[in-house]
Amino acid sequence: MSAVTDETTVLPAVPEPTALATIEARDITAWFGQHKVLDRVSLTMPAGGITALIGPSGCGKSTFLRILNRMHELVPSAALAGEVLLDGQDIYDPAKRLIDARRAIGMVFQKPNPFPAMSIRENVLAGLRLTGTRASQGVKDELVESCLTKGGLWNEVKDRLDAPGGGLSGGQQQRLCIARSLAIKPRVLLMDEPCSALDPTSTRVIEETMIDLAREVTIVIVTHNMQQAARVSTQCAFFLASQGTPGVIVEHGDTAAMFQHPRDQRTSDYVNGRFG
Ligand SMILES: Nc1ncnc2c1ncn2[C@@H]1O[C@H](COP(=O)(O)OP(=O)(O)OP(=O)(O)O)[C@@H](O)[C@H]1O
Repeated sequence: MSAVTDETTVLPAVPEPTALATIEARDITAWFGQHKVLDRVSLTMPAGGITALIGPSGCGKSTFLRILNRMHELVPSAALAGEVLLDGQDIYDPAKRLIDARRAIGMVFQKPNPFPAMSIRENVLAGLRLTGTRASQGVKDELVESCLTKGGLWNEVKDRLDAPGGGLSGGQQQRLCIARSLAIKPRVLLMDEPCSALDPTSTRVIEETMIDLAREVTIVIVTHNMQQAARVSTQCAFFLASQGTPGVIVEHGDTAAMFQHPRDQRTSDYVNGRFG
């Protein structure tokens, strides 16, 4: 049964299964002021896959990721050309609401950013309030458990859901952030170097979580860690911005093929650690 409220969005007790979504960037060019940082970048990130964006610092990976859920436009000097299609629908269509794009396409950042004074439970549910979603207590309880389970954190926190999120370890905080993202049922989860602030054990737990999550949400991850890209991703895109030129994708495709038989010498040099 659904909670009856005066809000437009009401969360049902039994979540409907959402179909996996493909996200496609077409001819994306991006600027900060006069500085063009991406030039006609196109990439299809298939439903149910984990796409890793790799490449040296400054080549536009994070900018590209932020374009995928309309965060680029938060920077006052930022401009953009091209299209981002979520299952064929342009998320930049002026008729579409920004909140719908952010809701469908969640983001986990490099540094875990739970609300430190809020409880673990409140952290998971925080996105509901932001998106105007109301739910009964029973639905919220189910949601907290299912999101923390999917985030790989339930067993560690189930007995202290009312403890502050800021009291968790860094790796646990990042998994709490993943659980928080999942609570609004995104169709795509963007992850910007989600393990770079974490130790190897926490990194491994998050990688396992990502692989499990890919069954229900399409994942795009920026990573500098080539072993991580090789371990978790199904496809890779190698970005490069050579000598002041805007970032482009040099090569993309199946991860195993990119690592074992790269077509471009620059990809080979990068994935084998010869630069970057
Ligand atoms: N808010 C901003 N204002 C101005 N320029 C920016 C801004 N954010 C990024 N840039 C510039 O855009 C270019 C691409 O940066 P971006 O952070 O997307 O690269 P990246 O490949 O993700 O780098 P890294 O791997 O170091 O995170 C860089 O030249 C950077 O200086």
